[in-house]
Amino acid sequence: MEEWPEGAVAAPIVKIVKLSFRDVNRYHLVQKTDFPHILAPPCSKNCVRINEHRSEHFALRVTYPHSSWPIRAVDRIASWSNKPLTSGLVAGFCERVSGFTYYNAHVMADPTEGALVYLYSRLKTVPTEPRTVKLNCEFEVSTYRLPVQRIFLLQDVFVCTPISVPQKQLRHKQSFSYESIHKMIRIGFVGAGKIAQALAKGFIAAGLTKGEKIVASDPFPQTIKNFEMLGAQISSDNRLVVEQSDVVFLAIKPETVPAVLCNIRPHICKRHLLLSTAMGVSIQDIEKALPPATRVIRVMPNTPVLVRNGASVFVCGSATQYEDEIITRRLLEAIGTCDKVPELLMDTITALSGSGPAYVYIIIEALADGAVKMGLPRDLAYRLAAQTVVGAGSMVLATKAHPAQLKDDVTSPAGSTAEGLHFLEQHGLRTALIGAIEAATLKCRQISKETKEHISNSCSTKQQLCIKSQDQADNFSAGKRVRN
Ligand SMILES: NC(=O)C1=CN([C@@H]2O[C@H](COP(=O)(O)OP(=O)(O)OC[C@H]3O[C@@H](n4cnc5c(N)ncnc54)[C@H](O)[C@@H]3O)[C@@H](O)[C@H]2O)C=CC1
Ligand SMILES: O=C(O)[C@@H]1CCC=N1
Repeated sequence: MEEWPEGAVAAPIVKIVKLSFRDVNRYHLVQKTDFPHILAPPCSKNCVRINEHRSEHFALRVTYPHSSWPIRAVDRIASWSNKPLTSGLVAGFCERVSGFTYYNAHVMADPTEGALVYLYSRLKTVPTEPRTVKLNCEFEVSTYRLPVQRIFLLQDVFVCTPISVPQKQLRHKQSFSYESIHKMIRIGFVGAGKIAQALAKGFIAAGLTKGEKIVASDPFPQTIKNFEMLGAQISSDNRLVVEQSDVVFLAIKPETVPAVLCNIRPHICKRHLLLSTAMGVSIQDIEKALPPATRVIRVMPNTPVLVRNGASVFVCGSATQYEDEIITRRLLEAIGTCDKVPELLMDTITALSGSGPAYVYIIIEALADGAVKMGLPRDLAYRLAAQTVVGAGSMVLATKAHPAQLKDDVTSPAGSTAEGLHFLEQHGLRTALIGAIEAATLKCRQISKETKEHISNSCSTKQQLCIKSQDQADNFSAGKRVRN
């Protein structure tokens, strides 16, 4: 039997919040009560008892009067600051099995405490596999390392909680407020073009942020207007974005990167996490142009992040910590899939999933053109073609079958599909697609090489470049600023 740490004498104030599980990704708070059954510090014999009679999702609000033992009891895996954890939200699933109540519990610290995600650990060492610990004769607790892909889910508890509860019912209104999570991560975009807009709209749609909490910069008033329409704070001054955000997306073309990095460099500090979407620009090159130990992550999203169906990958920089990876996952998983990859794959990934939507749009358009040629109304043709691509992609992901097998399943002997396939093979569709990936990869590699040289040169003449860039930015600020 594992005990709470010795000296854990302070009784936590525990509140239970009952949750119902409405859909796959969202918890909604339906009821909140003071929970009279949780009575005593968990180190005592009257261990925490949850008097549940059926399986239920739940959240516990725990406030510890003393900060000393929670630090020992809670394994900190990520923190936004070094403040001690004195309160947290436990979210999990409570199950009643053969007379025992089991729950998987995780503690997330208050955003107001300055922390991001804490892993609940009643054990001194946290097992990676689920593990059940008997705390007393009636109650067992399973703890396990929070799978990264579920962090977003748990975060929803934070986000959803205050929405459905009358504010006056919340004793710790501030800690649970919808505002506080947004205060925690302020997202900025340097470059407000296509991918920045897709990401921002995806984050808003996912409930990760609100338009007003975003800040974006771009020298082109027409482009930045798209962010203004989201309610974001806009500017032509990249430095303002850096100053006002924690997570900064660098969403600019590779050739612009060296000058922009030079421009923002003096404003980058410890709190910043820089996520670069720039194709072909290596982490090493970005790091070289920024202050030592800047936390840089290179990401390659694609435009379907707009509809939360993106395919993104990321590479961690040399100064990033585990929490940076968690933040990145949390952001990107909210708007699609997200994989951590080795950097040497980035150019090919750029060619495949980064550029891929463009190839698929051509395929959809061409399929529809063919159908229109044969008499289908155009809107129906686009809809059917697009849904066919969505459906075929879903089949590959869901069945994990080889694409050739799935193709064979469609192709009836002496049927129409076989005729269509024969035509595609005669006209080299496969070769064309393979060639497209190769060509796009090679282009990325070429840009990568050019950017490396550019950054090397600009680093050696950093002083001059910075002055020039600063002057340009000042000119923008003075003459062309859209709004601050
Ligand atoms: N569009 C896409 O699907 C994807 C693009 N990317 C990468 O993201 C980056 C941006 O791509 P897009 O959004 O497509 O390009 P874009 O051309 O739409 O956006 C780039 C923006 O940067 C702005 N800009 C130029 N100079 C600037 C400066 N000094 N400071 C701040 N902003 C400046 C431009 O006005 C423009 O609005 C590129 O490196 C691209 O390779 C990565 C993944 C997907
Ligand atoms: O065409 C480009 O440069 C970027 C890279 C991935 C998608 N668009």
